[in-house]
Amino acid sequence: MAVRAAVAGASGYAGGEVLRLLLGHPEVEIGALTGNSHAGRRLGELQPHLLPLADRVLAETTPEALAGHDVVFLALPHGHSAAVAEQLGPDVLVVDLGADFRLKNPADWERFYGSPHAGTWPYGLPELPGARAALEGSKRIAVPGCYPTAASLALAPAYAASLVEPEAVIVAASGTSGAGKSPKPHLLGSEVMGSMSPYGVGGGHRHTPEMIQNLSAAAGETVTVSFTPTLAPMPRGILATCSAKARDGVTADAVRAAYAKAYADEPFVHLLPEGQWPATAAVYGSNAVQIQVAYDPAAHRVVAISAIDNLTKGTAGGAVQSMNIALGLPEETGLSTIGVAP
Ligand SMILES: NC(=O)C1=CN([C@@H]2O[C@H](COP(=O)(O)OP(=O)(O)OC[C@H]3O[C@@H](n4cnc5c(N)ncnc54)[C@H](OP(=O)(O)O)[C@@H]3O)[C@@H](O)[C@H]2O)C=CC1
Ligand SMILES: CC(=O)N[C@@H](CCC(=O)OP(=O)(O)O)C(=O)O
Repeated sequence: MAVRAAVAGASGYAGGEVLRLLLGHPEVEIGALTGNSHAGRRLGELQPHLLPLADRVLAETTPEALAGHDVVFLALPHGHSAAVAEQLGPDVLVVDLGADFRLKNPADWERFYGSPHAGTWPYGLPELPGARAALEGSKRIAVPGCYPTAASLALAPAYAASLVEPEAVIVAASGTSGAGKSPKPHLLGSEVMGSMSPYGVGGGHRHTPEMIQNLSAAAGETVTVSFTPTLAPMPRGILATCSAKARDGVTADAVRAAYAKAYADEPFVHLLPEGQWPATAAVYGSNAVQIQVAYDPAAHRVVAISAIDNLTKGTAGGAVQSMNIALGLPEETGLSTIGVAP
């Protein structure tokens, strides 16, 4: 019998990407689609690329509209998921694409999001140590942020193998869809085209505590993170350049071996052959993660670079992958590692 899935926030970028993937998922039947300011509108007006759903009309995001589904994806702004989730009942699989249930430490949540902490759910980044087991059979999933997905997958093997000191420097460029679909002055085409610019510099970005949480868990000790996000003139993609000081005695061969071992059996994470570097264009629209790692002997640092599509592996693809695990379906169902080129 088909898995019946609803998507709240179907008019947004993340909800739209969930729907694009679910349309190709053989086990899923798409049920209710809800919105907020666009409730009552045809999906075809808002997401013209989702042709098979063009005549579906968005409902208001209410418990009644979302009732009667096996899975509910919440692609809502931060702070809106808890109130919806608590109306859905313990037997429904709720997959939250927002940040509300990602962090374990309530103080981190309050500092970066400025509201009371709603709780912590199993974390939807299956490639991290222990994460897959926590997702199996779970009825609640917190999908990671897009930058933490890219940065954590780039550096976790180095920490898990004790190759680097507990201080990481992460500089990541993101496409503009990461900021969502609602209009923002700094995202006007004339501001973004032909320019790159940093934001959230100096520890201010809300993804910093999520990266610290993931890398500290991999390291078994607290890792400090200096994170600088930058906005790149492209619609999708994240390129994360991550480095950490190597521990004494670390060699290039040891670094390569640790990454090869960590990702040998992962269907979506590809450690590239030596000399080949990750590129956002290669993972466009796919759930793949490209990773390359190098040891810089002069600076005595390990440098790991990852590329993802922020909307696919960074959001909706990670959500569908985690849903598959929670439901006991083959993890790759409905997900592609094939990019779009050029
Ligand atoms: N974009 C990305 O790369 C990533 C996004 N995410 C997360 O996914 C979630 C959605 O982000 P994104 O799609 O980018 O944002 P968008 O702004 O593109 O979409 C937001 C969606 O939420 C709906 N919405 C807005 N306000 C409310 C409300 N008060 N109650 C119910 N629904 C509401 C909107 O409906 P309407 O349009 O009808 O008003 C729209 O469908 C966020 O939590 C975001 O952090 C996570 C990782 C990456
Ligand atoms: C380019 C851009 O603006 N990106 C977003 C991150 C998107 C993401 O992962 O979001 P959530 O944590 O909101 O789910 C930002 O920096 O706020």
